[in-house]
Amino acid sequence: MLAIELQDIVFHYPSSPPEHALCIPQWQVPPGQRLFLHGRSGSGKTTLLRLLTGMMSPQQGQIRLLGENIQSLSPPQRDTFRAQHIGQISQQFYLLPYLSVADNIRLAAVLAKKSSAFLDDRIYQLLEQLDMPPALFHQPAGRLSQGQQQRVAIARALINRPALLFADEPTSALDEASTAAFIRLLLQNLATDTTLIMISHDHRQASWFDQSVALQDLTSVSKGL
Ligand SMILES: Nc1ncnc2c1ncn2[C@@H]1O[C@H](COP(=O)(O)OP(=O)(O)OP(=O)(O)O)[C@@H](O)[C@H]1O
Repeated sequence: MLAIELQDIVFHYPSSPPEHALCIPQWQVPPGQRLFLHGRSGSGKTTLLRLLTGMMSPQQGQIRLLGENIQSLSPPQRDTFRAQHIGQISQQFYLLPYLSVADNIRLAAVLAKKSSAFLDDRIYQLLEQLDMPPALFHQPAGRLSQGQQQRVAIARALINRPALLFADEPTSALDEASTAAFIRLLLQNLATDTTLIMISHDHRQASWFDQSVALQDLTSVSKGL
């Protein structure tokens, strides 16, 4: 079963003319692939991730994730699918600042209905693997440094062992050393069957990944978004 399968996708924002569309005739990503997605600014990389997470739907075409046609799911079913199968990391961490580190991660498991008796153990184990000092586990997330918050965001994205992990420019605010540390941490803590798509402008990162894909190579000739 493929992790991601796109067929005859046409998408344009309602506020834009239909001739300015993101058109992807076909794209298949096998499970466990670590893929680096790049492309010029404004070419539609974030838009593609919004389609893949079911946050937006294409006007035409089919998106299958893990064999499931996500457009055929009702909005609540899509929310559940997203919570259970998709992890996301973005430039902003979107942690709840007044909740503790552990509770920020726990919330992702509860929302995905993956809460279990072993949840706390797994949270602590993940945080330890990410080199988070145990003294911080019960501190409010808002009191952590940027680098520490980033680790919490990775742990939160991984807690449900998602089959799909989408990272949108997570390193854009980091220096070179922190970027390398971030990618190393992420790849080391990923389950072997997790499919990762990471967007970045920085081509130097491509060598860390199984495959590097330019968005313009996926799209058919059109005026673009
Ligand atoms: N909510 C929206 N409504 C209308 N147009 C939008 C919206 N979001 C993005 N766009 C437009 O769609 C195009 C693609 O945007 P998108 O954010 O997907 O590009 P990107 O490749 O991720 O860019 P960057 O590398 O600069 O982050 C841009 O022209 C942008 O102006």
